[in-house]
Amino acid sequence: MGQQQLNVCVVGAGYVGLTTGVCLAYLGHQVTCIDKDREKIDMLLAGRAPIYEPGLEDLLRLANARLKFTTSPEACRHADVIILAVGTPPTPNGNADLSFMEAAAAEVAAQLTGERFQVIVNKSTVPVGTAQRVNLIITTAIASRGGSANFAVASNPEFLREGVAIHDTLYPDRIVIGSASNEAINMLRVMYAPILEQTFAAPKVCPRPERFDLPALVTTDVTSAEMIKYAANAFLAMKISFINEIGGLCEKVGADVTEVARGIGLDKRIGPRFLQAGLGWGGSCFGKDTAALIRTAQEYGYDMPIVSATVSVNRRQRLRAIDKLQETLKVVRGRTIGLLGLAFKPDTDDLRDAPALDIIRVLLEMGARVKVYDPVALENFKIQYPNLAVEPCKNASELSQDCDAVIIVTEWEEFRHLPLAELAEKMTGAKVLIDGRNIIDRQDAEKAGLRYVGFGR
Ligand SMILES: NC(=O)C1=CN([C@@H]2O[C@H](COP(=O)(O)OP(=O)(O)OC[C@H]3O[C@@H](n4cnc5c(N)ncnc54)[C@H](O)[C@@H]3O)[C@@H](O)[C@H]2O)C=CC1
Ligand SMILES: O=C(O)[C@H]1O[C@H](OP(=O)(O)OP(=O)(O)OC[C@H]2O[C@@H](n3ccc(=O)[nH]c3=O)[C@H](O)[C@@H]2O)[C@H](O)[C@@H](O)[C@@H]1O
Repeated sequence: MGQQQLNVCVVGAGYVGLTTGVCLAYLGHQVTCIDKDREKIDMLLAGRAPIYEPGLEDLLRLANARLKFTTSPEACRHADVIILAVGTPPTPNGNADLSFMEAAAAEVAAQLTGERFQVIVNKSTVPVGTAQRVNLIITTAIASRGGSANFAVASNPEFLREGVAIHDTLYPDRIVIGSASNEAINMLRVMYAPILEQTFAAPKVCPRPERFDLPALVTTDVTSAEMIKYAANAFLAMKISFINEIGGLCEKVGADVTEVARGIGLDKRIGPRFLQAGLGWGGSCFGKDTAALIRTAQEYGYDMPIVSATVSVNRRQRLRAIDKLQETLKVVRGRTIGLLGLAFKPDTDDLRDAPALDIIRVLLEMGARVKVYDPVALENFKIQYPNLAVEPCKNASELSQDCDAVIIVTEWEEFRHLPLAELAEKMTGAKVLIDGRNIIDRQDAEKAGLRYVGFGR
């Protein structure tokens, strides 16, 4: 490929670490993915991906010759670049829990020999100051064993979305690298060269988009890089909360929020993406990262009313599904309600902070009978939430049997093509279809005999 091949270790083989590792191997680097979870590593050694991410297993196969999987951090000893991609879950007060990050940094530090220059990259989403903290952990560990330090830390936040993670990794809008070390920045520039210059042959599982500009490389200081990640997620979450707030008013005045979103999104200053109104955002990051941003601001005695409102509008939005049930069914207790979709978004099996979970809990508290179906996340759901007394179904048709109302919670592609007449036939009472993602045509639903309720229209 004419590119310089680096030896890369990725610590943490989750949604981000595994995708990054597999893509970097596909691009020509020698990659070792390290995870402390034996089960994950065993699956990967057997050629299977421990998460549902379209295209990932195919790419795993394609890059197999340059990929290694292990539970031992020892491979870091010979790495040019060590990428930290461990989880940073929220603590109860909103702070990011950095214990995995700190433990990983210490494990890596134990492997650094000082014989070659090595770059330690923070890819996890971490509050400002974390790169410095990682630097301190490693420096202290090396000093305490009398070793010599020959490394630099860089912040390289990740912007991929689950479900399209490979696309976002191979064809990003930009790559952000924050570091005080030019040597580190140059090393990462080499690592990302195939992406920055798009010199690789696009894999069949993830073709290059027809219209695609070369990604921008943003090099900056570490603190700004750390802030860029939080600001990006807070802005995207705000965009969704904004359109949902507008949607609430659209319902009152008789406008259609999908038309409004189209009308404003064509203004290039606003842009059409992340303006889909509905049940609001979920997932492992928007909630966690807005909370961490507010928490950081609090530590400085600084108010962030826009970010706070983004969160509270989103909380209210999920419960709008319950309001709509009450408005249409009047009494919810004793009714049968079906949820189409459990994952926080389509094309993933991830249930972290999924709107479906809140809706299920409230419905059960209200005394409803709850049926659920998800094309991919059902198995995860059964394992992770064995105490939620819902009835799992095999498909939308089975789910609709005897339902007073069905709520579309996740915009899975197959829900865009629901057999509406069949659903109506099987449902009972008011036969309400609550379209939590605005993916069904009202007229089609009404023609099939359903009472259609959208969001913001
Ligand atoms: N999931 C997403 O779409 C995105 C996540 N992020 C950020 O990336 C980070 C990772 O997120 P995910 O990949 O979703 O997490 P994840 O929970 O899927 O994966 C983290 C992995 O790290 C492993 N791990 C923890 N400590 C370890 C250690 N000391 N040594 C080896 N392995 C260790 C865990 O076993 C787990 O497999 C988080 O900070 C998150 O905010 C950023 C962009 C996108
Ligand atoms: O830091 C992260 O973890 C990632 O968080 C989000 O990615 P992700 O959570 O995987 O998925 P999104 O596509 O952003 O969707 C998030 C939620 O917003 C909802 N959403 C999205 C778009 C929209 O217009 N309306 C809307 O309600 C989705 O249904 C989903 O629940 C960001 O988009 C990524 O850039 C970022 O890297």
